[in-house]
Amino acid sequence: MNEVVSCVVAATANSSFSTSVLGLLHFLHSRGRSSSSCVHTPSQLLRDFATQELNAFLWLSLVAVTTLLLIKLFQLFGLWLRAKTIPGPPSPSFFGHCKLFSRKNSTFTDVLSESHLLYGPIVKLWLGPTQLLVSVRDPALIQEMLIKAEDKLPFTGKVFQLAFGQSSLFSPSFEKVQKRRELLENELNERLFKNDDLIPMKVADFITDKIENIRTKGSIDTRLLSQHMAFTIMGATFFGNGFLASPKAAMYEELFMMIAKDACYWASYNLTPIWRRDFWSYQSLCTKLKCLTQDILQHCRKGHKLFGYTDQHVHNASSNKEMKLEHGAQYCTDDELQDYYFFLDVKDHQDGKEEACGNIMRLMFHGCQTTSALISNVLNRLAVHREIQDKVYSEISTVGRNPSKYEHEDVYRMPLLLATIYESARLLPTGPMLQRCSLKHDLCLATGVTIPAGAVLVVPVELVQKDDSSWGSDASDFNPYRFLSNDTKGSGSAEDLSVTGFSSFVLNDPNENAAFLPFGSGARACIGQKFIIQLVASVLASLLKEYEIRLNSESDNESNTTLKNNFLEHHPNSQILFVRRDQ
Ligand code: HEM
Repeated sequence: MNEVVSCVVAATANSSFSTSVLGLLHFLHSRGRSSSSCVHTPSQLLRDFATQELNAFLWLSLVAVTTLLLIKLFQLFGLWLRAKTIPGPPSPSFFGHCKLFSRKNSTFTDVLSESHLLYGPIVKLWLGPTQLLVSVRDPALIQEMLIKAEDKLPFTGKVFQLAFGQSSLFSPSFEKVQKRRELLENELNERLFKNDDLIPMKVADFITDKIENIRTKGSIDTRLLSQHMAFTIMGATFFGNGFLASPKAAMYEELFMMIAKDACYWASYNLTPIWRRDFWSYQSLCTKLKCLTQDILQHCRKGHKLFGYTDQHVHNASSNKEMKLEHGAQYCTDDELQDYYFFLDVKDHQDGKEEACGNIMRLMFHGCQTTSALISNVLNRLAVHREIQDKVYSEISTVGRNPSKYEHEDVYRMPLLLATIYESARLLPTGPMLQRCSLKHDLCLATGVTIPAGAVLVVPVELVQKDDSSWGSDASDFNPYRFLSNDTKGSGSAEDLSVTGFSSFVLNDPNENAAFLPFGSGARACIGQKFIIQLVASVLASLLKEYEIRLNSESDNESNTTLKNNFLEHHPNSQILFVRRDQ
């Protein structure tokens, strides 16, 4: 027997099964020695060996699972213990406060508002036995928390990933998004200060044409118009001015809106619902959208390369950065080509292309949703507050008579228009919550409160932005002047504006108030704030110069309630009329 053992050991020494074979041989060997008196058939020996191995495996698994469960249990106790120091209503059951959130006619914000009233600026609520939610309402604490908590909930990434694929932006982990954030921010800032960026003008012309076509038929639905305006702004931003003339733009918009409408619903499934037929239809729409995005990107790039080639042959490229073709289309040199690709550093790599596409689609999605909500909000406010609209108009026409050297700078001389946009965003933020979490570490706030790692942190933006203690007794009223202060150099009169071309008001930086959060704050704040405010203001200035916006008296200024990221949101939706000023 010993010879057989050494022989087989030598033969199997290099094989990947050597360990188990050795085990088997050791077993046979010991059996042979210990029970030389009993006769064992080889199959019996093998069966005994298999039983022993299985038992060992089962024991090991049991130990591993028990250890894992014990670790989880300790973590849970740790979470409960550390959460004890945070004030909040006592948990009514093992399942926490979930029932509160499913109360009829009460939104998430209502529940948080009640809890803050009773328990102070930091409140904890249990969303289940393992899910802790901490809401922060005090502006100073919010600022501290938003700087310290750099991660977002894994849920955020999922919503987008299912529809638009891989992207390095909007990932829950700050480490993963940091580099991309910086790149995008630089690109946007460069654009912002570029003197020859024609996007606002082109978009405004495009929108004016559209409005001219439909306004004669009657009133216009603000939600649809704003959606279209936002999509046009985003399309021109990411694909270039050529996008506006693209025959595929209309199809792209329709497909995009269809997917955007359902994205949150499908992402709300914990398990991808592959058993549902309509899920597959949704997935095929997403694939179509991805192909169309790549197609449009390709088309823009080809167009620019072609024009760049012509440029080299006809003119000196360095002296002719931008030209107009005979039929009015604009083309750019390679330098300017960069403007149309926010993710140029990855453009020639296959994965990079995928990622660039994912990033563009996600930014389009985010930008369209937020920008359309903001535009619709501002249009409604202007239609309702005609006296403010008149003052904004006189500001625009005065600046128009005395334009800046660079057109994009004109909006900075329209403080009332900018203040109107900020005030609209304050009263109706595009999302009711900001959310964060610290995935790895506990979060120690200056007040001594420690928020355990993994807890969901939320800021009820709507409550904070309408809080009397931060905004005064008229916190719920529409008052753009709260963002303005009187310019001491001017007399403050209306004539001052028309004579000097400068408003007697100065816009205060809205972000100086820690309770102003429509674009978030801290490490994960929106990087598109400055860029989009300038674009929206420029486009609105062009529209208001041509048209007076009136509320259609027959329309009932209905509020449109939508479910977004599991939160109910209210957006005003009304029918407005565009009346030409020269009529
Ligand atoms: C009216 C328009 C917009 C609004 C109201 C808005 C609002 C927001 C908000 C509230 C956040 C989350 C901030 C936080 O949690 O602290 C955010 C994130 C972000 N926004 Fe915007 N946004 C707008 C437009 C844009 C545009 C035009 C871009 C880019 C072109 C953009 C890029 C981003 C990015 C990349 C993030 C994610 C930051 C991160 O997770 O690290 N946003 N935005």
